[in-house]
Amino acid sequence: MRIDGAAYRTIWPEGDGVVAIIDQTRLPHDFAVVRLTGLEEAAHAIRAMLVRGAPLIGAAAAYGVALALRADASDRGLERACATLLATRPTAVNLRWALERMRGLLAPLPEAQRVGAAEAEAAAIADEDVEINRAIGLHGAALIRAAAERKAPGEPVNVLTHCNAGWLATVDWGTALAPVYAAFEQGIPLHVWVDETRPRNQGASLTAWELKHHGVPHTVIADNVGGHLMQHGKVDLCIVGTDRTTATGDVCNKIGTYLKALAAHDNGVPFYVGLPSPTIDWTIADGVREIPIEERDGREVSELTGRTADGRIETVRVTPDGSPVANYAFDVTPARLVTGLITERGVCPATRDGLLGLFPERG
Ligand SMILES: CSC[C@H]1O[C@H](OP(=O)(O)O)[C@H](O)[C@@H]1O
Repeated sequence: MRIDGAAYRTIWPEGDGVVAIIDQTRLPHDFAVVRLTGLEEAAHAIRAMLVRGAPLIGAAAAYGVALALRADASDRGLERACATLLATRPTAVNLRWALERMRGLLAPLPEAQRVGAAEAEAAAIADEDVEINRAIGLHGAALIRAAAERKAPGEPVNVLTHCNAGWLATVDWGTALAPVYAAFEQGIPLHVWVDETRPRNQGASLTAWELKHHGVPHTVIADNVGGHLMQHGKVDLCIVGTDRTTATGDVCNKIGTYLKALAAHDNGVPFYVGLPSPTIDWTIADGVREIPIEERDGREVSELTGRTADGRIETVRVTPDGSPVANYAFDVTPARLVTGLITERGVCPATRDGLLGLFPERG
């Protein structure tokens, strides 16, 4: 996507064992590029959420393997790289998918061929992500267009989204926001309600930043406002991302997504999920019971970081000293609350048959 007129992806190779990323922990106040040169730096970037979002985590892990093999292309080096990167975050299935794809390609190769093959495969994963998301955008834009046709001419379609499933969560285009960008480019009047998404504020810090730079009308709201807006007819559809969707259509996404889905269901608001196929976990059926939910450092809840009036970046504590804090990073929305899954192959019901109809090779 474009930042001040310049085209960017979230991650890109610079050659000679350097991979560049946008440091998302510095947004929205500072735009900083960090250069990764080895396994530990790549693992830290994922673990500390300099890069985040299921598809981007997968791409970053793939590039992390390539960087690791420059230092040690042995079987042991490959296994250590995959184990180190897999351990960074437990929920987004793209991480496991990307590492299994890299290991499957590289393990049979002679050591001398592994670095070049790894760099090429990581680039292929990144390029594929862009095309998958572009397709999700076009399929999802049709849903926004249909919503527009049910409204008075020129009246904007109000889309509610949670967390950041925009181009910053992927290599480019995004998943939940790809339909928004595609519809916006098609001239469909729209507006986005942006859930701030406590505690990491990916909505307030990242989604709002993306939409502002792209010129998409939007309003940042507290996480608890969405139900009220739906009760008053101010939300035409919800589109969210996912970190892992089961073979039966249960959707794991940022904490709070389930509560939005409940409000949408109660108010008859369509609830869609932008779902690239690498985010489907075909091995599980019951998301609530089988998807590992990441628990992160409680300081993400007890502290807030922002810019002071005189431009300094400060962190302050918002809970009493000594109060225990729980920080569950994801929840699971049962398929029964999901109107449809927007994949790169089209939109389908959140059911096993719906997914197999688009991905028959998985039957
Ligand atoms: C397109 S995946 C976006 C997905 O990832 C986010 O989680 P995190 O920022 O912790 O990596 C969130 O669940 C988004 O919906």
